[in-house]
Amino acid sequence: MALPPPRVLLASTDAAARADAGDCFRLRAHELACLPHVINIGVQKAGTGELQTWLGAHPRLLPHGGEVHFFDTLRREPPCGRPRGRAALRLRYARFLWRRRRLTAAEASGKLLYEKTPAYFDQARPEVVMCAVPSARLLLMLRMPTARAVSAYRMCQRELQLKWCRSSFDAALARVLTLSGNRSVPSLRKAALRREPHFRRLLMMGQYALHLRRWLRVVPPRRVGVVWLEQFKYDPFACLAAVEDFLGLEHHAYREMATKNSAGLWVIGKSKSSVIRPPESRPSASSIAALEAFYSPWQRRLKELLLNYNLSLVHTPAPPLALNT
Ligand SMILES: Nc1ncnc2c1ncn2[C@@H]1O[C@H](COP(=O)(O)OS(=O)(=O)O)[C@@H](OP(=O)(O)O)[C@H]1O
Repeated sequence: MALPPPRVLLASTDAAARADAGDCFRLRAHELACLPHVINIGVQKAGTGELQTWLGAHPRLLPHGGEVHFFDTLRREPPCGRPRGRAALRLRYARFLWRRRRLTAAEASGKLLYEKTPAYFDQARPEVVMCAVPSARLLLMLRMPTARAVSAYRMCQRELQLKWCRSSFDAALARVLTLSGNRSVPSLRKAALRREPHFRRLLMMGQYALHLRRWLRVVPPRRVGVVWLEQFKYDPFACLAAVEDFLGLEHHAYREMATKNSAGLWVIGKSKSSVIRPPESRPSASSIAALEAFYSPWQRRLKELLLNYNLSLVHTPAPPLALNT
């Protein structure tokens, strides 16, 4: 089914107070700034960049490109209880999204507008996102939390080279994770974590159920769709078809344009995953086991949420929720 042309509203408080996902504001003669229909809210290192590349090849989808970081960097809570507050937030968001490249009516017409910021999952306030775009659909890409944590730490070491990720993953983990008393599940050392806020965030991001619950308090579950990187790796075509169904898009001929790169991964055009990286040190088996034990209660809770709210877009292969402990 073709999307109707977007509603083009005046960039005024009255109009913006009525705006919703997919609506556009007229800024100058032919320039528009639009609110997205879809937001990919996370998570980091779960393939959101790759998914955006694939979706960007769909003729009916217009990705913003890059990462937007609007909701995770808002300094003050917008006054969403009031129409003026809602209007101001919507105008600000649309302008911020398209600040480098304004849209024309022809570009936006018939397109599903898409933005992705994986930091939203744990850093944005769902109430504020829903205040800006009440009927938006949210895509969530997950990855086994231990693999995600290791990948995020490696990216910090390789690309960002920040102070907080200088030590080995094993050493960093040993500083903050403890097996105390007669507990079988390791817990986080609060005092150590206070000194390591970045590593704390990296670890807590994998407590997916904790964050997902916050979103489900304000977003109707039918508007949330979850896909896993492990499923994407196994069969990107099935994942894309499931995402297209969720977004109401017709199936695009991805098989005709995808190629396999030297790492054996299906890609569209250039992919970061095609860059050959030097071998990286692996965390020890005991660190992996400790992390898996740490995440296992959260994976159990996540499994319940996914089932109870029917959030999984892909069922074959099943979401990788196996509990090792
Ligand atoms: N085509 C394809 N197929 C399967 N898997 C792929 C593909 N492209 C990227 N990847 C994997 O995605 C991981 C990076 O995820 P993100 O794009 O979300 O990373 S980022 O947060 O934007 O940096 C990254 O994980 P790591 O290798 O652990 O870094 C990639 O292996």
